[in-house]
Amino acid sequence: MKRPANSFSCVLVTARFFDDKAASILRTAGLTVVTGGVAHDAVDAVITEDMHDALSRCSAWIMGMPPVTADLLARYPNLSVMARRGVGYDTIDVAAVQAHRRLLTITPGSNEATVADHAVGLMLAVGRRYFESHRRMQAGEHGVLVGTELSGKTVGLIGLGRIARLVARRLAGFDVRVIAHDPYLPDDVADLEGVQLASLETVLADSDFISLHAPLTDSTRHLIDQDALARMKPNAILINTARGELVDDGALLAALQRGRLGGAGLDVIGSERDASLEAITRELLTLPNVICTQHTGGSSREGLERANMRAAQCVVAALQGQPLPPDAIVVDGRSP
Ligand SMILES: NC(=O)C1=CN([C@@H]2O[C@H](COP(=O)(O)OP(=O)(O)OC[C@H]3O[C@@H](n4cnc5c(N)ncnc54)[C@H](OP(=O)(O)O)[C@@H]3O)[C@@H](O)[C@H]2O)C=CC1
Ligand SMILES: O=C(O)C(=O)CO
Repeated sequence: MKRPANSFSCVLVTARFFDDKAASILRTAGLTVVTGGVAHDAVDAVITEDMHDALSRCSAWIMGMPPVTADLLARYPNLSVMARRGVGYDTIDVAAVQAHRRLLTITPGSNEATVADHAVGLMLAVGRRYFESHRRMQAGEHGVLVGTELSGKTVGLIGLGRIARLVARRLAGFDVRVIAHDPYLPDDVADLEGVQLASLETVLADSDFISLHAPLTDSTRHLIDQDALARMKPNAILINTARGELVDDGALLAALQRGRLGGAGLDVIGSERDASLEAITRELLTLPNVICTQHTGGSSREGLERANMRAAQCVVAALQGQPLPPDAIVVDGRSP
């Protein structure tokens, strides 16, 4: 790791796949870029000596999804700007960011299209049994598998924010009915992309495909539990590109093993951040009607490039005292 010239011109970047174009936005603004510490993006990460050095000196940090706690903020008082390269900020103690008078930004408008593509891709992949068919071909079998088409079905979205609306826009070409549950939508929301709003009960009971697009909060943790799974149609397909913790993986496994669900497409899974769930993940991966991807829903070249640029622009604007896009600010505790 290169040492920064001085604390106030230094930006630590631990977000993986941070590219030269984004780095040059920082350098052009006179900032020194310190890269490294990718391991810190892992949940059980340890702050290495190099990371400690950089966090002590730098005034901004462009990050993937490390845990940011009150202790960490107290330890590194120079760190005034936390720029999350991405949109979900559930690993960050937002109240502590406010209390320690720091700024937290995200990059809305960067990876929504990528995640929406992924969610629709998983609907098709699970519904039409792509991977099972692929594995059978690998085993030299030329039999035919029967899948489910999207056409004529009801797709239920839980959370109707940026990603879900793009999912709805993509589904407009598939001749489906799209319903959504989102208790926090403002009354004056302008464009619902043809989506019919519904209660959670209706979404669970009426949907052939259910796609999760709500953030991880206290009220969404294990939103899809044993009870919710029991309310779904027996052939329903669950898609999760939001956060693994929205689903009780043990209950999901049990429902799938009992044939109580049509299948699942999971880009995110509980064991990503809770090693005690690894055995359940391994069991889920043995099921023919489950497809898992490695939290790659937001990871297209284009999405990452946009997110990197936006994170860099936020840091430059914040350090230069320029205005930031309002939707990029999660919390700004810097001003009284
Ligand atoms: N797989 C991947 O790589 C990626 C995953 N994500 C995940 O997707 C999530 C959604 O992203 P995005 O669409 O951009 O976020 P948005 O904030 O635009 O949309 C989320 C919506 O869900 C609403 N919501 C909050 N709580 C509930 C609830 N209990 N039930 C239903 N809806 C609820 C939110 O309301 P309110 O605004 O009031 O909170 C908001 O309207 C992110 O939080 C992140 O966790 C995001 C990008 C990449
Ligand atoms: O943007 C997000 O929230 C992701 O999960 C991908 O980084």
